[in-house]
Amino acid sequence: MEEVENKLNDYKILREGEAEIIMLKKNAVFYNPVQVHNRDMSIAVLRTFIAKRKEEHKAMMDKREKPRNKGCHDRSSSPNGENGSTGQQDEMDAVGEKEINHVADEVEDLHLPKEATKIPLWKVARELKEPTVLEALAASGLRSLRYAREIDGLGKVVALDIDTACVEACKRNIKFNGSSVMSKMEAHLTDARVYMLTHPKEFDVVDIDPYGSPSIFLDSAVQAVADGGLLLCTATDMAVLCGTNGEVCYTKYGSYPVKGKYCHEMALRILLASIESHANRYKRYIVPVLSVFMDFYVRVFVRVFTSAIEIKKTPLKLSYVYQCNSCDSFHLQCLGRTVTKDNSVKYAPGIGPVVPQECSDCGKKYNMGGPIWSAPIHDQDWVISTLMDVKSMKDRYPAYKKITSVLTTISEELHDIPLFFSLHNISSTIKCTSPSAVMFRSAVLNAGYRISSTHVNPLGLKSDAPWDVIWDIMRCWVKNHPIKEQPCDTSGTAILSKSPKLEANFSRAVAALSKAGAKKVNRFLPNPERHWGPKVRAGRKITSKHASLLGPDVINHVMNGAANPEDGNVPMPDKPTPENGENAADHEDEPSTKRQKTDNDELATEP
Ligand SMILES: C[S@@+](CC[C@H](N)C(=O)[O-])C[C@H]1O[C@@H](n2cnc3c(N)ncnc32)[C@H](O)[C@@H]1O
Ligand SMILES: [Zn+2]
Repeated sequence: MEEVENKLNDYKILREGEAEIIMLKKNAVFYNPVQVHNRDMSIAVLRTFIAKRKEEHKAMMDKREKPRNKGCHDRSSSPNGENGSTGQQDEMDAVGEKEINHVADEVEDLHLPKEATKIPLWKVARELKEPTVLEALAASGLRSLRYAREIDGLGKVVALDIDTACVEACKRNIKFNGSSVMSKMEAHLTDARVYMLTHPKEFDVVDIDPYGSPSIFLDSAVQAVADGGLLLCTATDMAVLCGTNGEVCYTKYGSYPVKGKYCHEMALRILLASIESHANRYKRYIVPVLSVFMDFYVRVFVRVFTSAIEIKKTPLKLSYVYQCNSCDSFHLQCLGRTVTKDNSVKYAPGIGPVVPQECSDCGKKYNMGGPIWSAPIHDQDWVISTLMDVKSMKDRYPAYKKITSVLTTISEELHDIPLFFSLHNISSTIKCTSPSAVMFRSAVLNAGYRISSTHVNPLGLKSDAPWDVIWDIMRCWVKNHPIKEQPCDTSGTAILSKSPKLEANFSRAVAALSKAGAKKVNRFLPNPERHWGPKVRAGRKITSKHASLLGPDVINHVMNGAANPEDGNVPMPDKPTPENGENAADHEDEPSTKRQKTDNDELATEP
């Protein structure tokens, strides 16, 4: 009896959302509580996916029924009635009607996202099956359990892990969550890559949430997603994606990062470019619906389609980045271009370089990065639908505040502008007091350009204004807010040595106050908990070896037995930066009085 009790003492029950898991108190199976943001966001997007999929299917079916309604023949008399037909029978029916030859014409006038129309009508089964989910790297299964319990209209959920303890825990957790979960969820001990390769196009949803980099799973993951399905992918190797190890990033993702304030957005775009590259190998391509940088990781939600024609357009969605190594200016060069000849469209390599050898603003050299995904990283319709849906069921999201703040900020981003700059950084470059965000935004708007915030950084600004306009605005600002004389070899001095061609107008433009500022809504919340961040692998003993990953403070903390003794997971130390805690809206109206960057300061932020 005592033995049983001792055994029970080894376990604890954890609840997140509507799911419960039994955890061994020692660090046997991975669990990171702050990833509730990640799981909540995923649930929100999956709910949107289910709704959109239904809408798309209905529109396709309406379209397919149309010719018949016009009097071809009465389909309802078919022995395979509306509910009884199989996808295969549907295909044969439809092919018989020669619809296959007219797919392109037929779908043209459907009010559907362009991509959904790429699926031939004859391939669309009349009965829409509930979407199936594959969580390839499931650990305790918590994420899958939440999907199975909380998302209505979901089909089978398959959870995989390569680790025996994880799969045992997952199976235990399935039982623990009762019959509704047991009837739709299963767990398998396997290498996810092998499983995905042997189940091509079989899952409507594939979720990849690895330790660190997802790079080794991408090739098999893009093949396991059904046409029009959704791939959800996390990467927590931010140091790699943000440029600490450029060469490692290239080997994992096929792109070079550059150090810039925008590095976390660049991380998203490198990951998207890499997924697209894997997809292209199988005549497939991606359409991002939401891409987020949250807490300490990036997470992308992309749909996967197949089309030999569409994949030729991939180079139009990719760009190299030229980042000046001294000032803030950066430029994008698209990999491809469209050539139209005799009514036919072809795709050719881009013409470059788009920049001279020396930065046209300060005269220094450029670093080159990419290729990155430079097409939109979100679908505004999905973002708004997801946000509205989340707001309509507040109680069902433990991380409601976090995910609504992120989605709201994303909904306000300029979706067609890759990357961003920081007002504080450009002020630092020329060693001036920063204009207030409202004043600067007004000057950009008054000059005839667009400007928005970004969810990635509370101080970031996205704009279609070219760099000479941005610098002209700052030159005009400095005229009225003179600075101390600077050494003649700095990039700031070079920029200010030119006269502005534009007379900046700082008078307040109506649209200048960001919506966050106007509504006084928090867009950037403080860190989720005191010691937060990625956790080390389950089962690993924390030793001084981990100092470079976790920092010496944390190691000392653990060695003294103080860190998170319950589950053995060790958190990252807090980095109190404006990026992770400060609400930019609070400061929009105030010119900065902070000391600006010195010559020795780096342009880049730490990942
Ligand atoms: C970060 S954890 C997953 C966390 C989980 N998705 C969640 O939300 O709680 C990564 C998991 O991937 C598993 N894993 C690593 N390589 C794998 C592979 N090749 N196939 C299947 N699972 C693998 C590990 O055992 C680990 O449990
Ligand atoms: Zn420059």
